[in-house]
Order: sequence, then structure tokens, then C-alpha cells
Amino acid sequence: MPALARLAPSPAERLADLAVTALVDEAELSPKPALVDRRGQGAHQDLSLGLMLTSAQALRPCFQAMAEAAELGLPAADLRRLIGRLGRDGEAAMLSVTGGVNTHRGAIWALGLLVTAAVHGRPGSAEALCLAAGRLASLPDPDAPSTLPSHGQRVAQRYGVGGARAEAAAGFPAIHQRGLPQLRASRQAGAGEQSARLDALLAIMTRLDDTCVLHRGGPVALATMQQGAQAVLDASGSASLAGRRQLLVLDRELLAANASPGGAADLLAATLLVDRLEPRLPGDL
Ligand SMILES: CC(C)(COP(=O)(O)OP(=O)(O)OC[C@H]1O[C@@H](n2cnc3c(N)ncnc32)[C@H](O)[C@@H]1O)[C@@H](O)C(=O)NCCC(=O)NCCS
Ligand SMILES: Nc1ncnc2c1ncn2[C@@H]1O[C@H](COP(=O)(O)OP(=O)(O)OP(=O)(O)O)[C@@H](O)[C@H]1O
Repeated sequence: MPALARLAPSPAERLADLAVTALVDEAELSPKPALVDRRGQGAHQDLSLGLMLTSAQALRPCFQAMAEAAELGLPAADLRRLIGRLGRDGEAAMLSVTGGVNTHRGAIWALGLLVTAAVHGRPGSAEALCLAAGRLASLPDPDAPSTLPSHGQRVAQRYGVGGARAEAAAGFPAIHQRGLPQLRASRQAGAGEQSARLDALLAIMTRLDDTCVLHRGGPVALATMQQGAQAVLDASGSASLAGRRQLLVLDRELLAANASPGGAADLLAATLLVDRLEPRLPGDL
């Protein structure tokens, strides 16, 4: 093989790069309401921007391994089993570089499914990619350990919402029905890239049953998040002065409730990944 060809990144390496870039872009985007960003740690005691960035880089091998698994041409049920194991390995790698802090659990889930589906399903559009990831998420994970119920499972049961698993199984409507259309509409309307990304995050927040928020602040905090995000968009979005004022109101309200929309942040990272992937679908990864 010629030396140059060996130096070129493989499709799986390129996909892993895109996933890590999406996580870095999400973490650095500022000002996000009550989330870790360039200003600080938001509503979190144990997270910082440095930790989020270290964690994002540590996940590159996990995403690459998922893309390589999808290249094997396995039946979907076997692929689901394999990426369940790779996802748990990714969580272990995350916890080892963060000293046990959950920086990206939900992100491994959402971006892992999307990276895998981008290769396995050969989808031709953003929506088809999200639906293919949803089909994988809906398959049983036979090796999933029986652990104590997570925060997400407990509040999902208590408040009758679906959380991260249901969002994925539904084919990620938060991405292809809300985040991505808003990202592109705000760009089209002339907003700068950072404002377009903030608007996409807000569009996701308007409807999401974010179990991070429910766990910390219950249904009152969830309503604050959804209505506050809608108020920013109704005030012409985060690029406008009125919208920016509403955004800072929302930031203060969520901080007062100690509630941070971590699920929405994961889905923004997933939206940024899908936005970059769509022109390369199907196959030109
Ligand atoms: C399904 C996952 C996210 C666990 O979800 P669960 O709600 O039980 O756990 P937990 O309370 O820890 O929440 C997970 C995270 O999801 C994110 N989240 C919260 N709400 C939502 C929502 N409505 N939609 C999307 N993501 C959300 C948040 O970041 C949250 O921290 C996942 O960690 C998992 O089960 N992984 C197993 C390994 C696996 O199968 N991997 C597959 C390959 S990617
Ligand atoms: N910029 C961000 N700031 C904060 N959380 C984020 C950010 N981006 C993504 N997240 C997501 O938020 C989740 C962390 O939220 P949280 O700390 O509420 O979870 P937890 O550890 O289960 O709960 P708690 O800290 O309340 O005990 C991670 O799974 C991560 O994927």
C-alpha cells in the first residue's frame, strides 16, 4: 500500500473525529443555560469545561470501534449486542479519565447509535439516519447488566416520561424535527454560527422530557426549561437583544432550580454531528 494511502484516515476514524468535534463544539458553546460552558460549570459541582473536553477526546476510540463494528456487516441484532458492549467500555473509559464523574453518558448513547447507523444502515438523509439509529436502539441488548435503576429510569417511571431510551427508540425527533431545522433556519436568517447553535439547543429544550432536569428539579423545573426556551425563540432567538435577555433569565431560573438540561446538550451535540454528516450520506463517510 502506498505510504500516503496508509496515512489517510479510515472512514471509521473520520466518523470518530466528527463525533468528538461535535462534543467539543457543544461543550464550548456559550452562554448555555445552566450547562458547563466557557463561562463556568453552570449548575454542576463536579463538572468543568476542561473535564468535558478531556472526556470528549477519551471517547474517540469508542466511536471508532462502533463505526468499525458497523463495517462488519453483522445482522442488526448482533450489531446491537456488540455496540452495547462498546458503549459500556466507552463509559468505563470516560469514568477513568474523569475520576468517576459522569460527563458524557447520554452523549455516548446518542452519538454512538448515530455513528453506528451512519455506516450500517447506509441512510441517505438526516431523517433516515436518525430513524436507522432508532431501530438499533429499539433492539434488545442481551448483555446489559442488571444494575440499580439509574436517575433517568427512576424519574422516567415516577413522572411517566420516556427519557434517553425512548427518545432514541422514537428515531430522535429532537434532532430531525427540532434541532436540525432550527439550526438551519437560524443560519438562513443570518444568525452567526454560535447563535444558530444556541437556537438549536433551545428548540430541543422546548419539548424534551429531559430526565437530568426532572431528576434535579422535578416537573416545575422541566416546565421552566421548556417555556423559557420557547420565550427566547419567540423573542427572535439568541442573536437578538430581546432573545439574549430572555436567555439570561432562563439561565438564572435554571441555576436557581439547580437544574441543568444535560439531555438537551447531548442532543445538540448529536444535531451538530448529523448536520456535518448529512452531505456525506450515504456512504461517503
Ligand atoms: C440509555 C442510557 C443513556 C441510559 O439511560 P438512563 O436514562 O437509564 O440513564 P441516566 O439517568 O444515567 O441518563 C442518561 C443520560 O441521558 C441524557 N438524557 C436525559 N434525558 C434525555 C432525553 N429525554 N433524551 C435524550 N437524552 C436524554 C442525559 O445526558 C442523561 O444524563 C445509556 O447510558 C445506556 O443504557 N447505555 C448502555 C450501553 C449501550 O447500550 N450502548 C449502546 C451503544 S451506544
Ligand atoms: N455542557 C454540558 N454540561 C452539563 N452536562 C452535559 C453537557 N453536555 C452534555 N451533558 C450531559 O449531562 C449529563 C450529566 O448530567 P448530570 O450531572 O445531571 O447527571 P448525573 O451524574 O446522572 O446526575 P447528578 O450530577 O445530578 O447526580 C451527562 O450524561 C452528559 O452527557
